[in-house]
Amino acid sequence: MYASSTVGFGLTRSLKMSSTVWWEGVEKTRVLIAADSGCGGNKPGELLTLRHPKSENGTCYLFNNGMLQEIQWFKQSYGSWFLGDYISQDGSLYMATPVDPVFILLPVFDQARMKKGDDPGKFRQLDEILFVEGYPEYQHLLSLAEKCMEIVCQTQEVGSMKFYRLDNSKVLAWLTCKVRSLKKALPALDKNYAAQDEKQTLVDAVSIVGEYLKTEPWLKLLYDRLGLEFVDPTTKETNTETFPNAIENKMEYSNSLQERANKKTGKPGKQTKQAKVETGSKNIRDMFSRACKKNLILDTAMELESFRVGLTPTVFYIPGFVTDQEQTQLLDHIYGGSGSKWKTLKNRRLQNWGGMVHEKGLVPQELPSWLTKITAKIHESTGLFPSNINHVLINEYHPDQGIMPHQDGPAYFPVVAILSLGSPVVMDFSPHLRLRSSSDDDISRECGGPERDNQHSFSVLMMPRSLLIFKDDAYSDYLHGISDSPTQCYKQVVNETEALAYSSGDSRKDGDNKILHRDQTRVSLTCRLVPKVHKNLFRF
Ligand SMILES: O=C(O)CCC(=O)C(=O)O
Ligand SMILES: [Fe+2]
Repeated sequence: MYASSTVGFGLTRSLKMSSTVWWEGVEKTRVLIAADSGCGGNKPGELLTLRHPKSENGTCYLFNNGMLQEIQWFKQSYGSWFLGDYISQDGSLYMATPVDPVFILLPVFDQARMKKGDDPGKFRQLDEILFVEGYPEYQHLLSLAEKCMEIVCQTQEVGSMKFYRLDNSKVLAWLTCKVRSLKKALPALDKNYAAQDEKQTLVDAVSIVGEYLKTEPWLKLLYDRLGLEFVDPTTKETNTETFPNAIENKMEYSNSLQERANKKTGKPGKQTKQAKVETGSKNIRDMFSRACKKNLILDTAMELESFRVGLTPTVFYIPGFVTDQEQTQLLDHIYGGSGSKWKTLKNRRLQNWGGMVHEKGLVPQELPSWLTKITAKIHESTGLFPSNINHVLINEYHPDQGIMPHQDGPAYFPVVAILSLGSPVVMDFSPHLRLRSSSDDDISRECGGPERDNQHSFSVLMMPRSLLIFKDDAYSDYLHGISDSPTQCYKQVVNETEALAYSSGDSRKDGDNKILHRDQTRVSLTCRLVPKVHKNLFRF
């Protein structure tokens, strides 16, 4: 019972929904605009009633070809639809937009682990987790949950059975990535965001993500993680000056379809004024207006805080630090010259920019503008360097090349920022010899030997376009290196969630086995500051 017609953009389908699924007591045709999922023919998918992740109210979602979509509701005061030779009295417009299923499944997984206090809770099987009383349609999401929940869960396999348990630190890392990518996207979506300062955009991004999160524990933990002061948005009035309200706009809207709530409370299933009052996610305009309140505090240091990874307190990993376009431009410059800049070493090629580094300081050479553009961005956005970065080493590694475990020299200020381009790679950190027990005087590790102090060693997965920063303890007390193997295991890396959440489409990762296949060249830019500069060396 579906009629379809195309209007303006995407694919419009008018859905005839039976009373049991949609609106009690009435059979109505409604118009829904949904992305054409490509391979589903004219099948519009299923409408599932699931609990809204924030309000917990029964909310209608469209599940189509493995994609979960939330539904926005727009209603003009007067209007109907002409659909072929049929008139639909209800002039509402429903619009389905993809929603990350992790948001929707988060409360279900949270509840299923039956966590008490500090106890991390129980590992459970998926079908058990997705058994939610009163909401049988969660079972439709079995295969989807299997695909996406590993990002926020610990998993255990016993024979052919797989068990899942939500992991708070993974959830927070994933949420931080969501906030970061939204913060990046907002200025391109709306010129108001482009005009405001970065801190405010971050606050706005958290607020929007917060529309899909329960305040306790997730939203509060997220604010905490980002170093923001939590302010309950529901206690503040909506800023209706920035964005016109529903009446001014002659449009009413909601994305929370309340048939379940109405059924439960015995309210008539009609589009009464009350039924339009949403309880779930707010419409996008409302979200934005609420997000615009300027009552949260942030500074660069606190922002950087949210990128901390692992237990060593001085390692930061920022995914997507440069865009695809910036990556291409940088590679064009690196490979664009005559080629004479490259110095071939035993296990890699190297370009040295900024001058010669000696034990006593730098004999400087001006950095080209394409490099100062990126070093200035690192300097300004991290706030970790006391003055401009003045030295950059560019390393090129083929898949079977690496760099031996080493410590960076004493001439540098003890902060390193490494921008990765091209192939992903795993960097290993192991404690410096002097930190290990006195009987342990094996120096093989300095020469790339296989021995590893597993208790304190850690690794970082460096995805293309990411920035890795390490400083202080991680700079002075650890050796860092990259093995020369074309396959690397990333099981033990401290930033798996951050790295993978940002690049889920990367084909070179071998999902379950956690093996990285390095099948491309990697280029890195090691950006540092040499504080002592011999300015007058060549002046007479
Ligand atoms: O290529 C990398 O990621 C590391 C380079 C490095 O450690 C160095 O240049 O000192
Ligand atoms: Fe290094």
